[in-house]
Amino acid sequence: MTDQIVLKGISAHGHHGVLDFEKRDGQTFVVDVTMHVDLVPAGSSDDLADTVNYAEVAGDVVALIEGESLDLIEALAARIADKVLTRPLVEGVEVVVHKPQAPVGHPFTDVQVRVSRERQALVVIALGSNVGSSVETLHDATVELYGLIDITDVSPVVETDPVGGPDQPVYLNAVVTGTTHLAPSSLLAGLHEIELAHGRTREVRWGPRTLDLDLVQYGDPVFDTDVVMDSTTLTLPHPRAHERAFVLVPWLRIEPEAVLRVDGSVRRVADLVAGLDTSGVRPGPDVDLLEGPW
Ligand SMILES: Nc1ncnc2c1ncn2[C@@H]1O[C@H](COP(=O)(O)OP(=O)(O)OP(=O)(O)O)[C@@H](O)[C@H]1O
Ligand SMILES: Nc1nc2c(c(=O)[nH]1)N=C(CO)CN2
Repeated sequence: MTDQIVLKGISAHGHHGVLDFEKRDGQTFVVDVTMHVDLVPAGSSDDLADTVNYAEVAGDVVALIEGESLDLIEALAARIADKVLTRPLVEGVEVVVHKPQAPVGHPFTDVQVRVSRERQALVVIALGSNVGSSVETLHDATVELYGLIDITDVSPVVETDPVGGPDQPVYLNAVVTGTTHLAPSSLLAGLHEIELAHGRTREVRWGPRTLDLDLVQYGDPVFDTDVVMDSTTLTLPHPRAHERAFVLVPWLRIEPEAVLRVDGSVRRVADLVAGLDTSGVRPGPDVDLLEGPW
C-alpha cells in the first residue's frame, strides 16, 4: 500500500457552472486532494526534494479553480487530477471538488464530485547482459518486468560489441516498452531489485554484468508529458541512451516512430540511429523473450 499526502479544504473563487449567473458572478469551490506517494525516501532523508511539495500543489489547484470557466465540476476535478499527476512522484490521486453554494434549489449542505486517477506513463527500458546465460537472464528479467509495467512490446535480441569499459564479452541487448502506474523512482527501485536477483554487482564502471536494466525514457515527449530530471540516483531521459546504438536499434525495431528527448529537443529515434555507427549491432539469438522456446 502506498503512503499518502492529504491536502484538504483548498478554497478559491471560480466561475464554473452551467448557468449564466454562475459564470458571471462566480462562487466558492473547495477541493481535497489525496496523493499516493512513496514517502519512504523523504521519511529517511528529511529532504523536501524527495517528496511532493503540498504548497505547490495547492497553488496549482487554486490556479485551476480561478482559471478557465468550465461547465462541470467533473471537468474541474479531472483537470486537477491530471495536473497533480504531472508531478513525477505522484502515482495516483483522488480529487474531491465541493460546490457548497451550487444552485440546487433546495436546502443542502454540500455537493461534491470525486475522481480517482492512476498514472499511466509510457516507459522504455533497455536490457543488457554479457555474463552467464544471457538469453535466459533476459527472458527471466522480461517476465519479471510484468510486476512493474504492462508490457506493450519486446524487441528482438541483438548481439552487440561492448561500448566503453574494460575488455569484455559481447552483449545481448533488447528493449521493452510499456506503461506503468509507478513513479520513476519506484520503477527504478524495482529495476534494481530485478538486477540484484540476477546477481548484478557493480565493481567496474561499464564493466561486464549479468543484467543491466536502464530506464531510457519515462512519459511521452510527443505530449510533453515525459519526465526530465537529474537527481543523484536518477537521470531522465537516460543521459547516454541517445548515443547508444545497442539501445536505439532494438527500440526502433518495435517502435518505428519512437522519439527521444535529447538536450531538450524531441528527436526521432530513426534520425538518431541514422547518425550513429551501428556496425557493432547484429541480430542476436532468434528468440521471443516472452514466449521462449526454452
Ligand atoms: N535513467 C536511469 N536508468 C538507470 N539507472 C540510472 C538512470 N539514471 C541514473 N541512474 C543511476 O545510475 C546508477 C548506475 O547504474 P549502472 O550501474 O547500471 O550504470 P552502468 O549501466 O554501468 O552505466 P550507464 O548508466 O552508462 O548505463 C544507478 O545506481 C542508478 O541510480
Ligand atoms: N554493447 C553494449 N555495451 C555496453 C552496454 C550494453 O548493454 N551493451 N552497457 C553498458 C553500460 O550500461 C556499457 N557498454
